Amino acid sequence: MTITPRPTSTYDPYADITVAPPDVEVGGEENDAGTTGEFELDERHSLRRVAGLSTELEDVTEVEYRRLRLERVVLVGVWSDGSADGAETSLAELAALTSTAGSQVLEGLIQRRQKPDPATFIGSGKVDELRDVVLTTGADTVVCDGELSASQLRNLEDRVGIKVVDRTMVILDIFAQHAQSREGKAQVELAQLEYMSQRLRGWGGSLSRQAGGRAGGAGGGVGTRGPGETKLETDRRRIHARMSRLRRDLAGMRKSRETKRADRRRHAVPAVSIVGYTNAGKSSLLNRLTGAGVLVEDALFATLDPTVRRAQTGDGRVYTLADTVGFVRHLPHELVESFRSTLEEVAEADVLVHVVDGSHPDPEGQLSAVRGVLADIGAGDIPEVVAVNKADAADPMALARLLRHEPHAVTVSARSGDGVDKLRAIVESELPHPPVEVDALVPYQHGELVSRVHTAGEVVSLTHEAAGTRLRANVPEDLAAALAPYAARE
Ligand SMILES: Nc1nc2c(ncn2[C@@H]2O[C@H](COP(=O)(O)OP(=O)(O)OP(=O)(O)O)[C@@H](O)[C@H]2O)c(=O)[nH]1
Ligand SMILES: [Mg+2]
Repeated sequence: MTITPRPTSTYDPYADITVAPPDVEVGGEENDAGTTGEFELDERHSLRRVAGLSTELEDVTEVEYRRLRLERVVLVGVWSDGSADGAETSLAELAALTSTAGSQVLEGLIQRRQKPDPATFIGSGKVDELRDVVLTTGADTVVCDGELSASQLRNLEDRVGIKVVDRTMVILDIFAQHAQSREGKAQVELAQLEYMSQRLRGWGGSLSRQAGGRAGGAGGGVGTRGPGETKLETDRRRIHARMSRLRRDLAGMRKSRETKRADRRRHAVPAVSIVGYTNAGKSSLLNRLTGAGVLVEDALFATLDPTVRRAQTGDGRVYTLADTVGFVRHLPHELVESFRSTLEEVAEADVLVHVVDGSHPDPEGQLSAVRGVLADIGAGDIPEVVAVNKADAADPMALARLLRHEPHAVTVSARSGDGVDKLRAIVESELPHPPVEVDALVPYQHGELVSRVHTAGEVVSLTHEAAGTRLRANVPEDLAAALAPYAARE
C-alpha cells in the first residue's frame, strides 16, 4: 500500500491559490465521466492518514494541529432527551463520521445527564473514567458528540491529557479532505478557520506545544512575528489574514458561478437537484438516471462538489440533474454559511428529488433533518419528489410505515434499478412547462429550429406540410422570438 500524506500536512496559509477551471459544466462532460469517478476514488483511497507525524508538528498553527491528527479516537456522547436508541444512533453516526475522516474508533461512551456539563461536557466523575479509557486504549483523540465551547474543550483537554475535538470539527475535517473544486476547498477552509478561530487555546498547559526555539524562524513569514508576540497572537493574525483572503476569493468565484447559472436560466433549461441525507444513495441514483459515472462510496460525504449532468426526457427535452452534498444532522452552521452559494443552486432548482435511505433505522428523522436545511436555504417551497431508496435492502414493514408517512413517495433501488423508470417519469412530469405557446410553420431549410423545439420545448403536435414543418409547442421565450417570423396563419 502506498501512503501519501494528506495535502493539509503541507498547508501553507500564504500559498497562492492556483486558478483551476470551474468544475460545474452543463453538458459536454459525459464522455469522461466514468473515468473521472474511478480516478477520484483511487486517489481518495490513497489519501489515508499517516501515523506518527508527531515530531513534525512544532511550527504548525493550532488549526493545523487539530486538522492533522485524529487517528485513534474515543467517542463520548451525552444523552439528555429522547430514547437511549436515539443516543446510540447518534453515536453510531459519529463513529461513521470519524471513520470517514480516517480515524480508528476504539471505544464509545454515553452518559445520561440532564444537559451537558457547562465546564467539561460530560460530568466530572465521568471525565476520570474517560481518562482511564484513554490510558488503557492508547487513544490520541477524544471526539465529543456535540458542539463544544472553547472552555469545555480546554477543560477536557487539560483533564484527559490528549486532544479533544467535537462533532463539528470532524464534519469540517471530512469536508476538508474531500472537497475537490477550488470553490469547495475555499469554502471548507473558511468554515474551518471560522469555527476554530473561536476555539484557539494557545499551546501550553498539559499539551505543551510551544513554538519553542523556532519562534521567529520558518513558517511565520517575514514580519509576522514581532518580539514578544505569543504563538497564539501570531496564529490569530495569520488565520484572520487567511480568512479575509478566502472571503475575497470566494466573492470572485461566486460571480462566475452566478454568470453560469444565469446563462442556464436564460436558455431556460429546467434544473432538477437530487438532495438527501448523506449516504442515502443520491450519487447512485444520479448514475442510474443518467448513466453518469459519479463517485459512489459507502462513506459519509462521498460527494462534496456538486456535479451537474445533462438529461433528456422521453420526448427529447433537455434538463439538468444535479448531485449535491449530503446533509447530516447538526450540519455545522459555519458550513451551511460557507456553502450557501453552492446550496443556492439547490434553492433555484425547479424540482427536488429527495432521496432517503429506506433501509436506515430512522428514515423519518433523516427526511425532517434534510427538510430543515432546505427551509433554511430557501428551498422549502420547491416541488419535491421523495424517492425511498435501497428498497432491495429495506425491511418491508419499515417501508410500508414510511410510505404511510410519505404517501407520494416512489420506492426505488438504485442498485437493482427497480422503480427508477417510474421515478424518472414523475420527475419529468414535474418539470415546469415552457411559458410561451407557439404555432409555427417552419420552412424545411430551418430544421435546426425544429430540433431546438424538441430539446428546449414541449411539442404538442407536429405535422409535415408542403411549406414546412407545422409545430404547435410550448417553448422558452428566446425560442419563441426565433420562431416569430414563421408564426402560422390559420
Ligand atoms: N442496497 C443498496 N445499496 C445502495 C443503493 N443505492 C446506493 N447504495 C449504497 O449506498 C452507499 C452510498 O451511496 P451513494 O450513492 O454514494 O450515496 P450518496 O447519497 O451520494 O452519499 P454522499 O455523497 O456520501 O452523501 C453506497 O455503498 C451504495 O452502493 C440501493 O438501492 N440499494
Ligand atoms: Mg454522493
